[in-house]
Amino acid sequence: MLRLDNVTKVFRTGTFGGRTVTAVGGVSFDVRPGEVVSLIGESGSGKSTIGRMILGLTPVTSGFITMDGAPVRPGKDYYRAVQGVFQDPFSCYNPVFKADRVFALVKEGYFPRVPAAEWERRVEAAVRDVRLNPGEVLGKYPHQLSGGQLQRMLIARALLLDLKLLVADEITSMLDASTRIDVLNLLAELKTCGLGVLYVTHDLSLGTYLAERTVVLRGGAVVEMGPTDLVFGDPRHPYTRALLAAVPRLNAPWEDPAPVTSCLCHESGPAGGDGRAAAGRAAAGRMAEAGPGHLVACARLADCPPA
Ligand SMILES: Nc1ncnc2c1ncn2[C@@H]1O[C@H](COP(=O)(O)OP(=O)(O)OP(=O)(O)O)[C@@H](O)[C@H]1O
Repeated sequence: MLRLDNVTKVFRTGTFGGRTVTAVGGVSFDVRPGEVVSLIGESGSGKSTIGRMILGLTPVTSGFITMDGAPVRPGKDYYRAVQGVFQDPFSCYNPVFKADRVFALVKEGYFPRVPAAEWERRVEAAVRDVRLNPGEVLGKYPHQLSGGQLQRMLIARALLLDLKLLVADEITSMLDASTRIDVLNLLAELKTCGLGVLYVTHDLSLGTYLAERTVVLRGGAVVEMGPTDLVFGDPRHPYTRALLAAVPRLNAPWEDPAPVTSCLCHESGPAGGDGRAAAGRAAAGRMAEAGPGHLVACARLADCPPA
């Protein structure tokens, strides 16, 4: 469904645009229907830039992003199928208007000919789909609703379209713990209806909660990706191990991550290769295959040959 192929984004910075920042470098992954893929990385790793490129809000410098085989073309047809929900729900509402205006704007833009009564029925159904009570949220101003209610209304707005992919960028980071779980469970429910979700987060525990597959980003490049249980059950890259070790655990002392002693990308790494590396590397470009669909970038050990 959604495919990123060697996608790179270079920003020009500095007073006269004389300097550049490579926010994303050569990233490839896909999101299939009915699947949640979590995109995990620390601040500045390029997660939001990837989300914005998928949403057509930031142009790609090189590489390709396709949705069902067609390149991203920002416009009504594309946004019927691909929508984004972001971290701060309050910033998506105009405080002067009632919050349900977001639904009226969808009608104006996409369904102008749908009769008012039918539209009201659709809105109420979408609001119920996100487990809100229409009587409690419709007709209210943003300040009269909680962050969780506003966030769910934005998801309901997306559901009014013929949505195939939702880019959810840190959508739970401003919510309290119980509301966060509610929103995550909602995403888990939506994927059973065939919706693909790219779940962007810096929080490993949230990513692992609902994602079938995980992509770990560092400095704009993918260091490890694959089925979530393999990436986090058997992490092969030092960075993934460090991220995992940094997750606080109740009553457990912090421990250094287990060291990585061999690099799958380089058969002649310190502890030698495991024989699968060459075939895996050939199959996956610059990454080596550690297991079925589990790809790992160069571990950058002291004696790794330059990538
Ligand atoms: N418009 C821009 N112009 C110049 N540099 C940018 C621009 N947008 C992002 N960057 C840079 O690109 C890099 C990646 O930024 P991005 O916002 O994608 O990271 P992120 O992983 O989403 O971080 P966070 O979790 O803090 O939101 C950063 O170094 C950032 O400073």
